[in-house]
Amino acid sequence: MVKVAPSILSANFSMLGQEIQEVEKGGADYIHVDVMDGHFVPNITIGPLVVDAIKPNTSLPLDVHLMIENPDDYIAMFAEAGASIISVHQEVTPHLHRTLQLIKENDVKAGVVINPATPVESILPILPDVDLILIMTVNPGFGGQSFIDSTLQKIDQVAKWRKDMNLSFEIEVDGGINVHTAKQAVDAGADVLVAGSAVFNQANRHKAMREIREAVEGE
Ligand SMILES: O=C(CO)[C@H](O)[C@H](O)COP(=O)(O)O
Ligand SMILES: [Fe+2]
Repeated sequence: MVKVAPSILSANFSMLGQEIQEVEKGGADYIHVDVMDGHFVPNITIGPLVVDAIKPNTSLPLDVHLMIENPDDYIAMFAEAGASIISVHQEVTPHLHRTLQLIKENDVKAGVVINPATPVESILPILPDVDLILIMTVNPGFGGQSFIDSTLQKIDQVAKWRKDMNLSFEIEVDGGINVHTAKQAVDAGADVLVAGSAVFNQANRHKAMREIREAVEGE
């Protein structure tokens, strides 16, 4: 079963609790939380305080995507605030094994993210150590961008490695996901679909999520 993870980046920040409850009622599997520091990416969003504030509003896992430099310095804070999964970017994490270990020591599932221009081979050595691989299908920093088609090959490659190595981590995709690109990503091997604008920019969020699920039905 493919999972849908609405990204609150496109939600109404003045009523985040209600926005999250609405997508939970509509069948969301994870709540995707985009943390941006204005250094690694050219945008600033939210920190542990907001994660802590939204935690009581949902029983769904909080899937925290850290787009920040020096992630090791903040992992304990996000874990304490209620993150269920913490994913760090390969591009800013020189000691990935150590960082993944740190995430797990905080009793949180550990993920690694790669940008569209990052070679997929760079994550091969750490595949046995992750709970999730997040393949960025846009350049991180903003919602509402267009899906980059060349990322499909990377999804396919990671899915092949997972099978060959008999591993069970999830393959998540993030950026530009809509009814068309969701199907392409799932066909390539994705099993968690992050969707921001395709859910929160629609008047009927339940219908938007249903349509994404229908597009990948039977996968
Ligand atoms: O990590 C992200 C951006 O860096 C977001 O999760 C992503 O862009 C979601 O937005 P959309 O579905 O509108 O592309
Ligand atoms: Fe994200």
